[in-house]
Amino acid sequence: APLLSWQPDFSMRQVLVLGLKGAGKSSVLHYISSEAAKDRTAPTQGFNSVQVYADGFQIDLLELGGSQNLRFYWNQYLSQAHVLVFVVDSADRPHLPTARQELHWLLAEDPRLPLVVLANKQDKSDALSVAELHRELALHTLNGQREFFLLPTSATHTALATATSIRHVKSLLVELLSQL
Ligand SMILES: Nc1nc2c(ncn2[C@@H]2O[C@H](COP(=O)(O)OP(=O)(O)OP(=O)(O)O)[C@@H](O)[C@H]2O)c(=O)[nH]1
Ligand SMILES: [Mg+2]
Repeated sequence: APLLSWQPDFSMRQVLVLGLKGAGKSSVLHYISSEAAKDRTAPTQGFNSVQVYADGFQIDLLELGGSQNLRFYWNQYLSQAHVLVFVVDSADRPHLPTARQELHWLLAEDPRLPLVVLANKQDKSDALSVAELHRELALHTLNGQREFFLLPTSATHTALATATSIRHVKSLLVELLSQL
């Protein structure tokens, strides 16, 4: 029999991590994959991927950089994704309309892809609440076919021990992906 060099890996789960530049995608991924301290992240050129293992399967988290020239390519990665994580800087009011526009552009491409919106930077004093972000991002317009979660997060070292900890994000992803 011919040797097959390609085998589908059914134990692999893909999470696509998008959001405007500076929203905190790399920081969130860093804390999901290792709980060690990290003081700085550089803007992502192209993409950044991390792998975590949970409950017998591998989760591959793929971040695409959020600068305008890279956003053009975002939708090409949707078809491989099992979950879309969209990270928002909750304190960056001027860019919320752009974040809303980009998010809804992605959602229009795939009406069923489960969505996890992270209301990040909740540690900032001027951060919008989850309820305010729900409104600003027009999340009430989502259709009922899609599993949807909106979580407050803070991807800082000190926040790791608090209720807004991104640890909850990992548990949620494991739960969502284990249903597949
Ligand atoms: N205060 C605060 N700062 C954060 C938080 N998350 C990220 N940051 C900071 O925000 C800046 C941008 O974070 P990144 O994780 O690089 O953002 P990104 O979304 O990956 O950005 P690009 O790769 O350029 O698209 C960094 O200085 C982070 O330290 C947070 O929850 N709270
Ligand atoms: Mg990044």
